[in-house]
Amino acid sequence: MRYAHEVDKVRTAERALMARLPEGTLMRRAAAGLAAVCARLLSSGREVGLGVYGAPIVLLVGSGDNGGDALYAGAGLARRGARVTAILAGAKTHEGGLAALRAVGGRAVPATDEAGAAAEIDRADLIVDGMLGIGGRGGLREPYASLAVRAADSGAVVVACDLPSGIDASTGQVDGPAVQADVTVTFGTYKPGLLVDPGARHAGVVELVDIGLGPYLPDPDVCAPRGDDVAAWLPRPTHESDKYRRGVVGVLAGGEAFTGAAVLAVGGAVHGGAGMVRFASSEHPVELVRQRWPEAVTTVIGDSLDQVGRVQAWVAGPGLGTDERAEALLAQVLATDLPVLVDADGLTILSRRRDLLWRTPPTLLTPHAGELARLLGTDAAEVEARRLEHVRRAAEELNATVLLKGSTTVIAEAERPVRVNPTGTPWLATAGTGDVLSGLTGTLLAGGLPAIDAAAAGAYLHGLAGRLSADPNGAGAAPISAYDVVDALPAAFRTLSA
Ligand SMILES: NC(=O)C1=CN([C@@H]2O[C@H](COP(=O)(O)OP(=O)(O)OC[C@H]3O[C@@H](n4cnc5c(N)ncnc54)[C@H](O)[C@@H]3O)[C@@H](O)[C@H]2O)[C@@H](O)CC1
Ligand SMILES: [K+]
Repeated sequence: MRYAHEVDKVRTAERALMARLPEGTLMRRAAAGLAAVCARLLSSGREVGLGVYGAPIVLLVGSGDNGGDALYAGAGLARRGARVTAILAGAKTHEGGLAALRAVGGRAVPATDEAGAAAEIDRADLIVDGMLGIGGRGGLREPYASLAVRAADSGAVVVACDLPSGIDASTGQVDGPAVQADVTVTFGTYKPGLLVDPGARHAGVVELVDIGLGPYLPDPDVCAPRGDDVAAWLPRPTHESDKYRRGVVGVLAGGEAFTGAAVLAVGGAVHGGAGMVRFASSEHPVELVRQRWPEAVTTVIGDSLDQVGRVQAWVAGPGLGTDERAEALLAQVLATDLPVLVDADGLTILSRRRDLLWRTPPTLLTPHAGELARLLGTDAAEVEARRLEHVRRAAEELNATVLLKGSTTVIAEAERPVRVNPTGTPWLATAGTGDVLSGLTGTLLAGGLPAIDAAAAGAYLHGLAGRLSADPNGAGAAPISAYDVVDALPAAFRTLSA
């Protein structure tokens, strides 16, 4: 698990640690870690290949301690023979850091010398972004904004110090231009903005440098599971397993108007490892599901689920429609004492029937930004801009575990750290993939996983299956269909048992 803390918690922990250490120790630790990553990138061949000696390096230096880190790291690289130039962009500059850089032959150019600064940036092999760290607030002011754009256009490897300047450390919000990093070297703990889009898209590969903060940090605000976490949550069939022990999932999906969603949701459930899938719908979708998934047990229903048989969790909503009958069926599912995942049309019904959510057993909602906006009475652009805030609010107000789909999928449950999904690909943004996710995740609920683990594991496997189907051998990506994602689920599971 990668753990992330918001700015106020990082600052409190840093103060506690700093009180026990000689002055400047933390900055030296941070700078040493940053310099080591830069040296590795310069020497790795794949990135730049010329080594540290003689390499032209530019430091973009702001007025705070983030600039101090960059200057001390630059001094370390200059000591190893790099040609280091600091572009001083703040109203003031960290004095100790600047003196250290100058003492080993590094140069400094004021950002007000625009032509000089631009020429240095264009010549650089590697640029260290030390403009803003956790002290950054709001959009980048000048000259930072222009420097961020110039760095992005330069072709140099860009390494962000602590976080890319222009992204909000605690939320990942980006307001205007921001540094686009190839690598971010972050100190002490991850920051939520490095894991959640749009910030995460600016961070590149994130490397954590241990500065000794661990014992002083409280519980994380956000965490991102890794493959081994997901593997540990997944139920594994044993010799004693039968279909009931592995989990029977009920899927209430599809109607006369929409049939594809039902076929895809059942596909996600079948390949998600269900002991048995019970599919309940009207005649036409039942016929199609039977043809494509003969292993599913189907029931043609009218207004009641009484004939469906025993299940251990329900998936309700994909293609279900939003009329009175759909509402009555959803109400029956939510009146059971079983875990229920609600998606798609089910969510539309809930936005006018929030009372259905006042239940005790686990409820998992899987909206995209538009659906969540409707549930919360706001608009989708607001949700997209502040995903963490909205998913947390939804979990609290709706009495449910909430998985917000999107470029980074985030999952919230009251009083727990938000889980951020690290897998996925932009190619997954295609019709029907959400139905696959709900079938898969509902199956994990039926297998006995707590809602938050089912959601995190479902999102992880779904994102991985998307990647594997879009780019199966790393030779380049191609468009995928939702069916491809269903087909790639076994391969995604296999990566976890390797
Ligand atoms: N506190 C500590 O113990 C440690 C801090 N470290 C570094 O210190 C950083 C935090 O340093 P600071 O608190 O000095 O903060 P920053 O260096 O992030 O920046 C603060 C300065 O930026 C200005 N600023 C804020 N938003 C701006 C915007 N949108 N456009 C232009 N200017 C803006 C502020 O007026 C302030 O002068 C961390 O990110 C990390 O890099 C590390 O050295 C590790 C130890
Ligand atoms: K930075």
